[in-house]
Amino acid sequence: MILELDCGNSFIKWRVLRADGVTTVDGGVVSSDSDLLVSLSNAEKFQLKKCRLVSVRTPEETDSLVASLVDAYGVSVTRAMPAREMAGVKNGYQDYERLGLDRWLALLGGFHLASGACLVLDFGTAITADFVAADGEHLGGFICPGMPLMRNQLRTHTRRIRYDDMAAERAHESLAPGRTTVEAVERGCMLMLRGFVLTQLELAQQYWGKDFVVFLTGGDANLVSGVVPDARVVPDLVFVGLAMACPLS
Ligand SMILES: Nc1ncnc2c1ncn2[C@@H]1O[C@H](COP(=O)(O)OP(=O)(O)O)[C@@H](O)[C@H]1O
Ligand SMILES: CC(C)(COP(=O)(O)O)[C@@H](O)C(=O)NCCC(=O)O
Ligand SMILES: [K+]
Repeated sequence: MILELDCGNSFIKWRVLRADGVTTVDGGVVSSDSDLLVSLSNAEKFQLKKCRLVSVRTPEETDSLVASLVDAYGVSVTRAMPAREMAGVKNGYQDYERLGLDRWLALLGGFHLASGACLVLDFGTAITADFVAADGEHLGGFICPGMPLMRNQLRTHTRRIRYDDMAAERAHESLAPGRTTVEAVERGCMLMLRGFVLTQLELAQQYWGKDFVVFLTGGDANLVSGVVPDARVVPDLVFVGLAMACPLS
């Protein structure tokens, strides 16, 4: 079977596919290399042969994870690499190697699924937007802090903003002006997130009219799915691109 990994800044998303590369057998989200090894510890039953991965971590961190996987399972590991052009998509960065590999794979996957112009919005540690035109030209994108970063910056850099996760969850019952600190902060950050999304939609409409597909992916995609009812929520969009960038054998 095949192990697939998407190593983000906060979490490692993993899944195991049958050798056909189509059927998912198991998967999950873990916060460290050691938790991944624990999750895979019953992996004997998976009989892992191959692994493909994408990482936006440092080369040292990724090398260390790869070494543990080779050591534990003897898998052969293929890593997604930067490319100027792939599957009809042209990387839009001045320096193509600088575009985050998770963004690159998500937009490869998006363009493939849309068969046309698309806007890919990824809600992870950072929030990213990427624009791909119908001819496969990647126009570039935007990066801003994700929800956990926004709230943690306020909690860290102010003296009177302090609240716990339970209170934060309750604050999201509505988007009315907050009457407590937790409501004011949580709803304020949520409105920034929604405002960002709506601005991206406006820009895509300016470029392409109605002729484009919006993809939402990343751990916090559900926070905004209500603002873009026509969007396609594809939690495994990075894996769609990973399969394209790292085909089997
Ligand atoms: N099962 C889960 N485990 C961890 N985080 C989750 C899970 N489901 C949703 N999330 C949310 O996803 C966010 C992280 O998104 P993710 O796309 O994994 O980020 P990254 O790729 O930067 O590591 C977290 O801030 C959290 O709010
Ligand atoms: C923008 C990102 C931090 C997003 O990472 P994530 O939130 O998925 O962990 C990552 O794609 C990255 O490190 N990119 C390199 C910089 C760039 O894309 O311009
Ligand atoms: K990500």
